Amino acid sequence: MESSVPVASKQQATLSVAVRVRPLLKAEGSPKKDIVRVIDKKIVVVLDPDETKGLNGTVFAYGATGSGKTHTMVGTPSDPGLMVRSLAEIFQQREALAPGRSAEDFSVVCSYLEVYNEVIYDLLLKNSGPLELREDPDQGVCVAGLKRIQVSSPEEIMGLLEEGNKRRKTDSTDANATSSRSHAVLEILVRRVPRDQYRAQALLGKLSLVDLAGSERAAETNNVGQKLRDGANINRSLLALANCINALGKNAKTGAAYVPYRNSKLTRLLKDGLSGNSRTAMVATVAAAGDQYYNSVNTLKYADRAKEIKTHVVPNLGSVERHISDYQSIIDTLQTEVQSLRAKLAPAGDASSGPSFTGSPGAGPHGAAAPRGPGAGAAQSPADAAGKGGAAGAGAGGSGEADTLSWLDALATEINENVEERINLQKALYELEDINVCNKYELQNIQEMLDAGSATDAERAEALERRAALQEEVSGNEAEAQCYRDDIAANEAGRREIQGKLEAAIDGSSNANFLKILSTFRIQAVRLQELKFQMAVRDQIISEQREVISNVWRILGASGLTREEL
Ligand SMILES: Nc1ncnc2c1ncn2[C@@H]1O[C@H](COP(=O)(O)OP(=O)(O)OP(=O)(O)O)[C@@H](O)[C@H]1O
Repeated sequence: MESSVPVASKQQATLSVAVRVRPLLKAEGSPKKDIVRVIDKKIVVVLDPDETKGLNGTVFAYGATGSGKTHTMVGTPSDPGLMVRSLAEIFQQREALAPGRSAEDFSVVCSYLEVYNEVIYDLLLKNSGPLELREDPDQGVCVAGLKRIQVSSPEEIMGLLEEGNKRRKTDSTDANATSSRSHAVLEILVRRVPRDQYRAQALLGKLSLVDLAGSERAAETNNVGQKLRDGANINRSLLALANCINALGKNAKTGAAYVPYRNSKLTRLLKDGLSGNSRTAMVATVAAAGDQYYNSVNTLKYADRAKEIKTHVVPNLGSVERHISDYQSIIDTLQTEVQSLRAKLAPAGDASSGPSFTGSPGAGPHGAAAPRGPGAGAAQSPADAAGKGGAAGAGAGGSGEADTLSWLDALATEINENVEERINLQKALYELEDINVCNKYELQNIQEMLDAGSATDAERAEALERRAALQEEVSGNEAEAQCYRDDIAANEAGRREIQGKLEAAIDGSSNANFLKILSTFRIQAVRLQELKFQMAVRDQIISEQREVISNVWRILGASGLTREEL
């Protein structure tokens, strides 16, 4: 039917759409959780209430001895500090976000450590020995063997803190009657599994609360002996922290300073909090007393520099996790297929209903147990055991299907062992290479100092001694690194062999599809693990390259050439 309105006179009009956001009502719970934001009166953003956690946070108190750091971070039972208040807030949020959820779905776990004279001790243990600091591709910097306690109330943590603080090294100095001689770090890990999500997508939040030891000038404290040595160590790690703050402050402005995290345990522990994936706050404490003039001004100067530092906060459920959840869903689908195939194979007595292999899993051609481990000792495939290709269709029936499954299980174990071994070898290699990058950087600095010719005889002698020790360490590390490289090559050869056996078994089988599905399932699971590792290594390499590049710029910059000439 023709329109009665001439086409030329038709007008197009878009629908006007308005959004009105109703504010929260009283009945909508306390604390209220407003998840809708209106930006520039144009954009409406609805925040996902399940993705508001999963970040890292660091709070550290920085200031001279006696200025109030412990008071701020730890406090007293009648006037609790940030450590207890933060936990109280976490438990309050837990009730608001996930009322009535089990500890498995929402857990709060704490650890409490101290760094004293460059050694880490567990404050939650009665007689803690020294603990080792490690860099884990998944978790970042972590302390091996540190006790972690699941807590369910702020009162519980106050008890733990009191207990831990009694173990903490304190002493009376002229500047403070109970001066902390160690740096204390309370780490709170919050893990939440969002509803209706894969468990792999748990949100992980980490809050590190740090009570630093007080910086002091020897002249002010009148310390001698052990106290003086403690003071020197405290000052050394605080100096390392101050140097990192300086370099990071410069980096934010010019992007060209080397950040010496490795110079102390404290800075290695705080690395993420200072520049990595963390929302960070520094509480600068200053005393009002007139004789603290120098200290107060100094603290405020560092606070001013720290303002420039930029961190890069991303939720701990990042892109790696997204990839991982994709793999997780592939694995889940494959698992369902595997289960339905297993169910079809269940009446194993019927020789005509399933794959027909002879030979038993893990047994050699003559029935002897095959040696374990990747490479020559790889699980004997059912096809191999009967002579390649001869197995297919030549069923002895009965246990054939079970043999196939057991053989695949044995092979899967070998693949996992092989991957795990390679990951460990590569981790060890990266660590050694990383240490040597730092050693070489230090050697370069020593050489520059020696070449400058301005050092005193004593300084020169000390530098020469350090240079010799570093050179020895560098060549020892290089030899060890070569051993790791050889082991990695052997591991890769073993992996190729396992892969070859798997492919040969699939080719020689009348049930190629069944085997393919099973092996794909195994391989996807292994890829998931490898992907995690590769992403962690990539991040590590990027950050190391950044350090190297900024070093190069610094050294070239010192040559006096302009940026264009460089
Ligand atoms: N804001 C404050 N209000 C009242 N008293 C405070 C405050 N801050 C600190 N104090 C008191 O000052 C004294 C020194 O404080 P605190 O022990 O916290 O200092 P600190 O910076 O941790 O020292 P150190 O580095 O030597 O361990 C304590 O007696 C503490 O109770």
